[in-house]
Amino acid sequence: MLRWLTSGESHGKSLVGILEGLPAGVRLTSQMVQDTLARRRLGYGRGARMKFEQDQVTMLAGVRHGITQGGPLTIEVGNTEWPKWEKVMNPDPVDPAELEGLARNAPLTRPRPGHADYTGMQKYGFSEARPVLERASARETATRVALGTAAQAFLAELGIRTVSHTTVIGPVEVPEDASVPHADDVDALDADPLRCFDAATSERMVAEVDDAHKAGETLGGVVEVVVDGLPPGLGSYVHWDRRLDARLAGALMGIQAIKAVEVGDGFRTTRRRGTQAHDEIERGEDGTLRRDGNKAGGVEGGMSVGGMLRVSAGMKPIATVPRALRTVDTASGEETTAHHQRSDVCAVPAAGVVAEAMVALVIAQAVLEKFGGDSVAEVRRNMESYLANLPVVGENPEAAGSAGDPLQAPAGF
Ligand SMILES: Cc1cc2nc3c(=O)[nH]c(=O)nc-3n(C[C@H](O)[C@H](O)[C@H](O)COP(=O)(O)O)c2cc1C
Ligand SMILES: C=C(O[C@@H]1CC(C(=O)O)=C[C@@H](OP(=O)(O)O)[C@H]1O)C(=O)O
Repeated sequence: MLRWLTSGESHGKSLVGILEGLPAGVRLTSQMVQDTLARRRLGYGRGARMKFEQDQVTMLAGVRHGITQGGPLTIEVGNTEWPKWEKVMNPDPVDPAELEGLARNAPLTRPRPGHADYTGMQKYGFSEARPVLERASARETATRVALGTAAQAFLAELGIRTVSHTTVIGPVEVPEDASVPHADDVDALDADPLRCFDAATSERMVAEVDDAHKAGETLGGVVEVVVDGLPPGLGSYVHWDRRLDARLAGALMGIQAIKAVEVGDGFRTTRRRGTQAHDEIERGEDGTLRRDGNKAGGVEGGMSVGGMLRVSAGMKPIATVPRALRTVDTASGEETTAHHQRSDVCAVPAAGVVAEAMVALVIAQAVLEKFGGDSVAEVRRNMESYLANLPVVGENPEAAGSAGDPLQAPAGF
């Protein structure tokens, strides 16, 4: 079972991620993790913090000479800004005199609507929001991206590749018939200011971010994650918590500010009639069965159909709005506006990189469940054997309708 945990605060010394259950033999280096983390900092509309703060990657365990060893992978993402926060965020008690007058230590008693501040204070019994926002902050997603790099490297060994792109920023969206990018397009996507695959739409998105920035506003949007090279049958229809779509939705909803998840054409499909809603099954030239489209997003009955998977995540506008929202000061009880120092205007492109990581982790988990194996070679062997023994269409038509022998590979479709 592949499982993962993250730890750390937004302005803490470092964040740590642990990935347990990754097979031995995955090629993974600190540079690969550093490169993916750099991708998470990209994107038009991110705040100043993304420029002056750096992620310092240290692989603490689980990898030797660039190859995973099968033990828990532990990655530390150090924060170069730590010296400025060392007193405010020190794990050990600090002499109150040293904290006196420090602006960074001022109690945050004007909770932001749309952020975790106020409910977090109620829930954990804090008199101000600092301890809440330190852990609620999406800075934590750096660890998910670090662990996701390992999951992506594992999947790449099996020919499964993941990429994400931005499809909506505020009211601007890519046309319905725009082409869908694949993993080979990642450099072009990362070079685009919004990580949008459609150049004309990207220009309109940039203008929208500029406009929002000028107006003291923030923006949300939608990212789509595309996975290529999947075998059929990851996940299962037999139980709700084994459904691949449910697991992907949970993982994507677990990203800060994600408020909607769509598998394939999702909501668009709900408005179609049945004959227009599904991917029909047809026989390819080589005799294998294939779908005539990908409206379902590559998941049916909670299982990967095989080939491409598409899943989208919708992000709400950033809660720390420069034109601050109404709130109540929890110290004085007076009506006021929410605290705001700086913030991203739009972090949708970064959320795409995080979504890619979460999807890769879930898919890697499903691959290991289906095929097992302690080394990449063993997982690959198991997967190849499964693929080579898939029932052959039309080879034994009289078997159709029979329950079959569960201990034998079924002979017919
Ligand atoms: C990549 C990324 C960057 C974010 N940057 C900010 C930000 O600068 N300011 C902010 O208020 N929220 C930001 N958020 C969203 C908050 O973390 C999130 O709204 C908050 O934790 C409350 O959780 P919820 O929106 O899921 O309810 C960001 C989210 C992501 C994924
Ligand atoms: C630090 C990151 O994102 C932060 C996520 C975040 C939030 O509230 O989620 C708020 C901002 O931080 P601050 O309020 O300190 O300016 C973002 O910069 C990061 O992604 O590495």
